[in-house]
Parts: sequence; structure tokens; C-alpha cells
Amino acid sequence: MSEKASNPPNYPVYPDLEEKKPSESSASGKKAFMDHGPEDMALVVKAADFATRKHRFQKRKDLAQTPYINHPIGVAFILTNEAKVFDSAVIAAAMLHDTVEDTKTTFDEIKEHFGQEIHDIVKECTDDKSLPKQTRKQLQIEHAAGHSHKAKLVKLADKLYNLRDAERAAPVGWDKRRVKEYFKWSKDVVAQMKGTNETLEIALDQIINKHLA
Ligand SMILES: Nc1nc2c(ncn2[C@@H]2O[C@H](COP(=O)(O)OP(=O)(O)O)[C@@H](OP(=O)(O)OP(=O)(O)O)[C@H]2O)c(=O)[nH]1
Repeated sequence: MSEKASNPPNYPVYPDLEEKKPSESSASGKKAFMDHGPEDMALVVKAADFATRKHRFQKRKDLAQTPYINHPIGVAFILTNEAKVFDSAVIAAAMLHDTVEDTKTTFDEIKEHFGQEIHDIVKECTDDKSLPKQTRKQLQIEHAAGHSHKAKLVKLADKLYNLRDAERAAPVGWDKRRVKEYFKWSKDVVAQMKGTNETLEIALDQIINKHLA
């Protein structure tokens, strides 16, 4: 049976989100979108295209081996559709945030194709994978408060996506204790970025409290 045929008629694509048709969008929402020019749209699509090429052979760690690109696109989705962040540099950086950390992409490439500002945001969101894991995780807690506002937005949306993923379909080999550890560590990172974006922080608090209660 095709995927389309197996879906019930009103299957919600985003179960926890109020479903709105474009024609129902608020006047202020329309204005926020129209304030941006074609260059913003082109930049975001260019970043999506770049990230898709770079992550093309990668899978997520879940049993279904979901294509990795679902993650950066999902982070950009959370920022735009949930947190109502429409800054094209932030959205492009969200698309690109794992390219240097997880593929052979260099910071110079990011700078060449996307400019200094997006380069800087991506750099702030990139862990040094040559460091031992415990050190990397500790550094995320220590560095979080000092990040720029734009990098904090990407980092918060990244954590929210990964926590939802850990809840939905944890990486293969993660038992309940490992999932809980990831929630505890994420709580410590997120705590350093309070006051960045209310919507993201409420959603993070809710999912973290649910798992650490
Ligand atoms: N929950 C979840 N995470 C997955 C999955 N597939 C890949 N990941 C990635 O794995 C990382 C979390 O796994 P860990 O074992 O804690 O960290 P590590 O891969 O960096 O060593 C996250 O990377 P990260 O981008 O560096 O994020 P973060 O560790 O900074 O939060 C996340 O994006 C999946 O199916 N579910």
C-alpha cells in the first residue's frame, strides 16, 4: 500500500501544531513575511540546497535510518513555524548548522557561499569533534551563555528537535538511562540561554520536565 493510501483522510502532519491554511494567516504574519525580499527567500533555499548536498549520504541514528537532512530542515521549521523567527540569516544558519560538524564542509566554504554573519552563527553552533565527547558536552554548557542571540536561537531549536526525536524514536542502542542523561545534559545547556525566545523555552521546559519528573 502506498504511504498516501495508508494515511487516514485527515492525518495531521504536525500533530501538536494548530493547522492553519495560508489564507487564514494573520495580517501581522503576512506583513512579517512580506517584509522580506526575494533575496531572503533565495538565501534560505540556497542553504537548504547546500545542506541537502552535503548531508546526502548521512542518516539519523534512529531505527528507520531517517535521512539526516530531516534534522536541519526540522530545526528551520521549528524556528519559522513555531517560534516565528523570520531572520533569513538565522534560518539559513539553521539549515547549515551541522554541515561543518558532521560532513567535510569547511568554515571557509560557508563564508564563501553565505558570508561572514552566517559563517559566525554556524561556527558558534559547531562542536569540535576532535575533542573527547565528555569535554565537548561540558563545553556546550560552558559556552552557551556567551553565544550571540542568533546562535542561541539555532541552538535552542536544535535541542528541541533532538529531544523530540529522542522521545519519538531514540537512537539505536540508547536505553532509558541514556535518553534521560541526554535530557539532563540538554537541560543544563538550555538553562544557560534563558531569555532568548519564549516559545522555544516553554516548549523545551515542557518536554524536559515531562522526562525528568
Ligand atoms: N535524538 C537524536 N539525535 C540524533 C539522531 N541521529 C543523530 N543524532 C544526533 O546525535 C547527537 C546526540 O548524540 P550524542 O551521542 O549525545 O552526541 P554525539 O553524536 O555528538 O557524540 C545530536 O547531535 P548534535 O547536533 O551535535 O546535537 P547536540 O548533541 O549538540 O544536542 C543529534 O543531532 C537521532 O535519531 N535522534
